[in-house]
Amino acid sequence: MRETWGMRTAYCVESVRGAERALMARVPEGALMQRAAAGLAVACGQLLGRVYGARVVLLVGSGDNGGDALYAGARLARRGAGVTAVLLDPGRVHGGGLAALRGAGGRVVDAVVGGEGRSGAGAGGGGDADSGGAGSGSGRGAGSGAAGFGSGSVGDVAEGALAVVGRAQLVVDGIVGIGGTGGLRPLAGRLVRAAQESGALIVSVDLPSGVDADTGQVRGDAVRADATVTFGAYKPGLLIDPAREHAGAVRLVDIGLDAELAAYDRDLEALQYVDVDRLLPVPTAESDKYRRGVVGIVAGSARYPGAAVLAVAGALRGGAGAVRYVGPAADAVIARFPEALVFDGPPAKAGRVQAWVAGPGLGDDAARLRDVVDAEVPVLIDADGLRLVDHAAVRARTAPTLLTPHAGEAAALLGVSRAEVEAARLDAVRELAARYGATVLLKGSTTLIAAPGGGAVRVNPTGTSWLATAGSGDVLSGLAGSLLAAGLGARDAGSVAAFLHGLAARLAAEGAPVGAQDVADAVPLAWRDVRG
Ligand SMILES: NC(=O)C1=CN([C@@H]2O[C@H](COP(=O)(O)OP(=O)(O)OC[C@H]3O[C@@H](n4cnc5c(N)ncnc54)[C@H](OP(=O)(O)O)[C@@H]3O)[C@@H](O)[C@H]2O)[C@@H](O)CC1
Ligand SMILES: [K+]
Repeated sequence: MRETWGMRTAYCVESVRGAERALMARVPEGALMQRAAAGLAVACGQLLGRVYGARVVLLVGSGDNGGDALYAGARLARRGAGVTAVLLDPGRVHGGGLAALRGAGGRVVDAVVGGEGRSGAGAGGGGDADSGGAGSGSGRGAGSGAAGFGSGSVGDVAEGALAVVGRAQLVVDGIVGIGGTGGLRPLAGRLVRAAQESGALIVSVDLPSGVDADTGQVRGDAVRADATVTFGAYKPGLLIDPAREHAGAVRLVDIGLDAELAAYDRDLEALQYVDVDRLLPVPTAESDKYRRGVVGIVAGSARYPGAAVLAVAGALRGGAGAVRYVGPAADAVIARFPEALVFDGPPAKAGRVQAWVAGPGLGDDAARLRDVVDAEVPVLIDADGLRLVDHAAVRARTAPTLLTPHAGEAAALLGVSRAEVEAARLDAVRELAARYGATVLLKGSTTLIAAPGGGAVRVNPTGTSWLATAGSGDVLSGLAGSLLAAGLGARDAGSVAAFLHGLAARLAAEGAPVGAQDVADAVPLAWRDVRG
């Protein structure tokens, strides 16, 4: 299915570069960079409100990312902004961009000591800089800036550069884009810290410098932007934490890459309202409760009866026609939800279901879990179920399986630390799906859903920190199980459930803390919001 659903998609750097090469062959040289710079300048103007007289500083690295910043800076300078480019690597700056900025009256300073004099701009005066030619590095001691940047020595950051950054209203981060590896290097780090401390608005070009475009990992210092203007396509790092948090508000500028990108596999996709609307199961005139699906819930224990109640609460809002609870917390479930069917025996004897959910608050009831894993209907396994489950039995299943670990549970399944999972969520969810032959929903600040056969990983756009509340995962598993029973595939059931769950939490919270029960109660509100 192509982009027809308003689905937000992200492509890895290799695909973006491939599409870019194909497009470049068809358009005049430099056209793509001009499109990028034009979109960037518009976004900067909107953030500033008033461009004329605004103090704008460009942090310019050695590649085309810096080129984008310079051309956008030239556009802002022509609209009356006072624009100063701080060159991190004066010997390797984008020549055309630098010439354009100078031609528009922009100023230039070098980021390292010794560069200020050469650039002739200093930090103070309003005059144009003229250091004698774009990217020539003329008359400099063997490009000490480049050496300083590349080698990681920072002792000699120019005070003038720090001073202009300190006085900026808007800092444009053109340090590095999709050509980057690792965190910010020390010189860039110093300047970015100064920008961060100055209180200026920070706009990142294409990506916040220092984050990993393909994985969302942040391996050192990275820019924290108020906004990121990205070109041609979202990159996975813009949608996945921890990198996503660095990006601020993300704006996509169309540079005409879509037709070329169609030849590439998407790496990520984020369902939007319209996508979820089309996936929600709706009863038809012929639907009775059995046709709408029965979801079985194996959850709760003497110690954790509440998990059963919350999973059932989620399941009742997920579109299944009936919820069958199997376990020792039947009294608690019935007291809260008289409409639930209850049974305190083995799941295999509980009657027909179209999907099972097993695990929330289950304690050590491995026998019931085994029954569920052996069933030939879709099965969702969560919480204690993930701890108890026989891995080989999961891999041997032929009906769809949906595993819903949080980072800690994912770490245990993978045999790595929780911190490793949190730092590299995309790798972790893909690896789990491949290893267990199951669809995996990795919960967290950016919930990800990966299918076992590979393909685009789904990222949930509605997540909210209000969901970090005890029992909210139980509600999610009931909700997703209910959608499975209603006939959705595992990837769709997981992504629709995550979408509704996050939206429900936002609607329930409205800025105040909420409990898991409130989230479950707000699922119908979320459902109506999507439908409306
Ligand atoms: N694709 C498209 O369609 C379009 C792309 N466009 C733009 O081009 C950008 C890509 O440009 P690019 O290829 O020149 O790479 P870019 O990101 O500027 O990095 C260059 C240099 O940075 C360095 N470096 C590496 N890591 C670093 C670090 N951690 N910290 C500091 N420096 C680091 C490294 O140099 P090194 O010192 O390692 O030799 C590397 O050579 C893209 O993001 C977008 O903005 C648009 O104009 C139009 C359409
Ligand atoms: K950048």
